[in-house]
Amino acid sequence: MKLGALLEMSNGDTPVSHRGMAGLYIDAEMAKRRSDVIEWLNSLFPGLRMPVDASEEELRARLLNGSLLCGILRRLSPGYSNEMRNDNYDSTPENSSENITKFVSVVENMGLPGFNVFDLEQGAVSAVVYCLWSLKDHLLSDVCQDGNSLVRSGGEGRAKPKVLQSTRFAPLSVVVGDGNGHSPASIGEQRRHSFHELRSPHYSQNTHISEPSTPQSPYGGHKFHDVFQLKQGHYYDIQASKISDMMKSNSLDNAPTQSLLSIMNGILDESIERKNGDIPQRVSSLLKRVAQEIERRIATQAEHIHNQNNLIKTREEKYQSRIRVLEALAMGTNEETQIVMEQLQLLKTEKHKIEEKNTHDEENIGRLLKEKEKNDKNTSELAKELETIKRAYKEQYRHMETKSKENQEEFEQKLKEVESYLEESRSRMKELEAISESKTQNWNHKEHVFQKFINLQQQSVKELRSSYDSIKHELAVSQKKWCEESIAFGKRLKVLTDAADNYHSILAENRKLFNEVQELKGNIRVYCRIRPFLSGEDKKHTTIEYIGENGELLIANPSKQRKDGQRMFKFNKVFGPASTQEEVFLDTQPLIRSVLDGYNVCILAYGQTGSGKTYTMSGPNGASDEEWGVNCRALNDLFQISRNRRDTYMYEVGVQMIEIYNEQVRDLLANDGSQKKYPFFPCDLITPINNMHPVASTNDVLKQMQMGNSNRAVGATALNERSSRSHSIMTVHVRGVDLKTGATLRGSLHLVDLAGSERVERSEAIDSTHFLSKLSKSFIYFFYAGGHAKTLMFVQINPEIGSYSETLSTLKFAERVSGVELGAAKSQKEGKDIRDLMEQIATLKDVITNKDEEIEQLQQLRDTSSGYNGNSLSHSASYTIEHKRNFYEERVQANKKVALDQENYSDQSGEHSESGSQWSTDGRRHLKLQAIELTVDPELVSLGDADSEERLSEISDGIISMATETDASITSLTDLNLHGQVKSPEDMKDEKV
Ligand SMILES: Nc1ncnc2c1ncn2[C@@H]1O[C@H](COP(=O)(O)OP(=O)(O)OP(=O)(O)O)[C@@H](O)[C@H]1O
Repeated sequence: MKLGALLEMSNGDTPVSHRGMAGLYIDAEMAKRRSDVIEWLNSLFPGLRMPVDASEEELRARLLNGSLLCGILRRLSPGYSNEMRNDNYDSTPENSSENITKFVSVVENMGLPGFNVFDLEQGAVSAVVYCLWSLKDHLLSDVCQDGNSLVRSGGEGRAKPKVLQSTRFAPLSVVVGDGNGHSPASIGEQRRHSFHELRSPHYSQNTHISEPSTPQSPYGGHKFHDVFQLKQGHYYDIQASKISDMMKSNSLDNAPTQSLLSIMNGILDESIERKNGDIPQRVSSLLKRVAQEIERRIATQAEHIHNQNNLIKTREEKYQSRIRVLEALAMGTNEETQIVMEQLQLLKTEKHKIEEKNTHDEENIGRLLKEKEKNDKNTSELAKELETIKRAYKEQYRHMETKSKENQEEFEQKLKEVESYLEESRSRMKELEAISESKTQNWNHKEHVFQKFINLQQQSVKELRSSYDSIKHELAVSQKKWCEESIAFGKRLKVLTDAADNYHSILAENRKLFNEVQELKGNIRVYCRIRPFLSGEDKKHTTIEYIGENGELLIANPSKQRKDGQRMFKFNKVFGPASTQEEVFLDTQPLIRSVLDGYNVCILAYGQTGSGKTYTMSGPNGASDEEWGVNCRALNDLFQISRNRRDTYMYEVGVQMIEIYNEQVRDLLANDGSQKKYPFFPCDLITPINNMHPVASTNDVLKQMQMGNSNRAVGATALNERSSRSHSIMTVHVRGVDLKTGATLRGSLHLVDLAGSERVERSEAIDSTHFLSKLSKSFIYFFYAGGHAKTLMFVQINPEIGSYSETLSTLKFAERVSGVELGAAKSQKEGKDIRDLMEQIATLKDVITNKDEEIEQLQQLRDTSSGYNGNSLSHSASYTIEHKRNFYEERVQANKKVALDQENYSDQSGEHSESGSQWSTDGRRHLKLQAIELTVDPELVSLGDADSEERLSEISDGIISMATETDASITSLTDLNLHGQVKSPEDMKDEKV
């Protein structure tokens, strides 16, 4: 009892074995409790047969698998058996701990001390023993109390408190009946309620509260409230259903006890008041129910008080045992001291073990801490490393991601390209397939055609073979025939060759005949052309009265009577205003052929300003083919005929262009721009200018002409004045070589642009003699050339009345020039002779006047150029000089012959010389002119040879003697004229008009 008291003093709730000094007593107490527990277990499980004094370890061994504990729980609640894993005592280790845990949980739910599973497995068994002991004690005392309670509560079951409804405990199987006919189950139920009401901490708390504070159900509360609020005498009136509802609900359970008592009192009072003593069934049920509730509450209160008493008793016992322990300690017996010391020693040993264990644990802890630190360090390093790797991986990931994106884009781009390429390839493939298909078809078709063709060819070959044989035969026949024909052709060819040999002689004959025809037409031809009225001119009045088909022209003087004012002229031809350029050129065309046959041709136009000279010679500005003038047409013909004759003659063509102004000559095509002038002598067509420019076409000639005209303008000091008084001559020289005989022909075409006639007259031609001596000095040059050349003059007429006097004088002059008179041919010849003589007189007078001076000049020239080197002359100059030398040589020889036969001179047709010129019939006159030519030709003189000098003195003598003779002739002619034996042409014309 002392040990138990000690145990209770140390700790009434937890059986701890380490309690210092009181351990010894505790162990004793624990041993007692262990034996009590074993005894209780043996009673619960008869087959267990465990020794009562079994040690803690033996007990641990029996309880360790949890089967016994499981059995206890089944005893507590059969329903719980399903939750327990094993019902055998030999439970498996897998579920033993689970069963133990469940058991502890149930016990603790009962408000009893539990234990840890560790306690049962390795730790102190005393905790387990104490738990079982408490359970046993609790159950045994509960059985006793329940028995009492049940007896007090009567047979009917009570409504269980709500706080216990979730409890799963079942009544112990050892429970006995209550003796009032209640079934064990209902008793068990009641006991269970009772048990929990007494043991549950929740219940313990609730039981101190005798009355519920508030109704737990609004419905129940309401019902109860209604009943409670009833006034006396009304309980009998409450409907049965309402009472039934109220009783079914738990409103009575939650109602305050005072209220229940009030209801009960009210019912009883009402019953008393009614005095009949009969209480309605429903009210009595209510009354009964209220009474039961009150009874239950009283019983609960009683139990609570009983428990309180027990607690107080237990505490009292505790305190008693503590007092006893303290008394025992105070008494201090040796035996107990020794026991205590032993216990203490055991405790020390145990403490030492525990301390060792603690030290060992601490060492382990230190080691573990170090390991932990090390591990932490490793962990941090690893974390860092991991972080670094992570970062690197992230970087790499980003890089890979970027690269992947780029690759993706590139891939997509390439994919697109490939797709487009694929698409293109497909379309291309389709195209190619289509082409291939069409080509295949084409080839098939071609093959078919080719096959057909081969068949045809084979057929043809067969035919050709047969043809070949027949042709071969025909060829043999033809060859024979051809041989025969060749022989015949050879004979004919011989005839043709003979004919060709005669061709040249025929050509020469033809040329001679053609020339004779031209001569018959006259070597000086004068054509008159009347230009049409221009816009703005008075077309109603004209000076032209009549134009005959044979060259007759009748003009009228507007200021005189009809007959008096008229004058008739006769020319080779008169072209009216309507004549075209082509018509005008038609008569000129044959003369061009003469140029190529080796004759000199001179074409010139004469007339007042604005009369159409330029129009006739050159055509208007920007002329079309139809408007081309004589110049262009003549040149075109010249080159055309030369081309036509290329098989028989080879022609070379060159041009010269000179200006005659104020009796001086200037080269208009001088390349060096020199303004050198030479004295002018109207004698022959040979000019003192040696500058020859080769040309090959009309255009070349026109270009040269253009250049000459521009030089003419540039050289002018007073252009208008000069152009009105100067004449320009474009000479086209032609040299033709007969390809067969090698004979040479030389011809020339002079295209002359004369100054306006009226200006010359106004300035110089005051009287006719002076006019002839001055004006015709230039013209003589051209007209005299008529002796050697064929001269063609266009007399241009302006039909306006205002130009009558100009027209008249122009026509008069032209008439004189043409030598065509209306009278007899003889007189024409006489007139011509007189005119020739007068011309000669005029010319020679001038020549003689300047002779001495010129001879003097020539002498000087010869002296200064005696050392002159002829090799330095230009090619063209040497050509000209050589040409002239030959030319003059021939002429001198001819003149010598003429001189010997002076007295018997007659017209000599003369052989066609190399120069192509026809010699004049007047030997003396010719001689004089040759002398002049030699005198004025500085190049010839400059040669300075002895022959030239001899000839020069010879000719000079001749000139002087001829001049004397000419003077004598003039005198005699003048005398003749004065005596009326010979009339001048002027007088003859006037007489006729
Ligand atoms: N036969 C013609 N048909 C039509 N118009 C013409 C004819 N003859 C001359 N004319 C015109 O008359 C004008 C004068 O002619 P042109 O210039 O040829 O005269 P010209 O005698 O050369 O004058 P100048 O002496 O002043 O140079 C020009 O406008 C020219 O076109």
